[in-house]
Amino acid sequence: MTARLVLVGCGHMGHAMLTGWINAGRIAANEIVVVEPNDDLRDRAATLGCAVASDADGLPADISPEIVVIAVKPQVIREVLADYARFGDGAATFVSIAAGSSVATFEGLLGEDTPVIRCMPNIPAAIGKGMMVVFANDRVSEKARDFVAGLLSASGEVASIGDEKLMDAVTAVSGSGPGYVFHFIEALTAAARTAGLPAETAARLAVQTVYGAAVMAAESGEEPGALRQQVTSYKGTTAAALDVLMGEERLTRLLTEAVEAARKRSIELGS
Ligand SMILES: NC(=O)C1=CN([C@@H]2O[C@H](COP(=O)(O)OP(=O)(O)OC[C@H]3O[C@@H](n4cnc5c(N)ncnc54)[C@H](OP(=O)(O)O)[C@@H]3O)[C@@H](O)[C@H]2O)C=CC1
Ligand SMILES: O=C(O)[C@@H]1CCC=N1
Repeated sequence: MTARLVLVGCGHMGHAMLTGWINAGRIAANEIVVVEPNDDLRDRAATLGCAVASDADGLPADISPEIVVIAVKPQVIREVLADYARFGDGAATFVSIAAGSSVATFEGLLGEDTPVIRCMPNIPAAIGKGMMVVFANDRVSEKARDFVAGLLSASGEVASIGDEKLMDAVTAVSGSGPGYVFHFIEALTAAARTAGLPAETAARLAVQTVYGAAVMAAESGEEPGALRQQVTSYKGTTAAALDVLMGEERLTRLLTEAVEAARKRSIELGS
């Protein structure tokens, strides 16, 4: 089978997306070559049925992929791209999921005729519930765009954005966001323990509450504020707690500060 796609980096996010593509049947495993230096992670990709290599030198000499997905840390992008320059200037479409790294960085290192799709996914992609936001340069063909859109939609929802500068905000909200929600679950679990619940019950109540509320917010068609009001009885328990969270817009201000810190870090990573 001809290799259509090279995945460079198969850590947390690369593997999450890879499994989504294969499980949804959007591409056959034997059409993918995974380049990953870590032995265990490379073996994990091989178990899915992909061809694997530990570095770019291990790729077949005659390989001509349609898509090269870059899923390494932003800190190593420049040195990694040097190894894939032969696929630049239009030979393949590059898809980057790296935080901060701009399309211009790719064009600068691979040639300005290189089709580049910048994508910010998030980790629920591993279970098909991700949020993927894309920005593409005008070199990307309709065929490549459709192929990539098909791959990404296997991992969850896909949205596109017209202003690349907003990718830093996207990264700070949906890219990093699952980390904030996981921490919220940890914090609610800790609070439940303090309130006297046994550890297992505390953890179960926290996860199921976030899960149920998130599904309801996504599927009920009602605004989160309206749903909040349905929970909040007049002078009841929820009102007492929300006075703490919403008084002086405490939680909103905290999240605004957190998102801004992530956005600034995304800009730093890209410079
Ligand atoms: N984790 C997440 O939730 C999200 C991550 N991202 C982005 O995804 C990218 C990857 O992040 P994440 O998966 O968390 O990181 P990981 O460290 O888990 O995965 C990156 C993998 O790339 C490997 N690698 C390093 N150099 C090379 C190379 N030259 N060729 C091939 N593979 C190489 C690393 O190996 P080694 O460790 O041995 O160096 C590592 O296994 C980042 O750019 C990040 O910004 C975007 C959205 C969400
Ligand atoms: O923490 C990070 O930098 C990456 C990008 C978004 C989520 N994880």
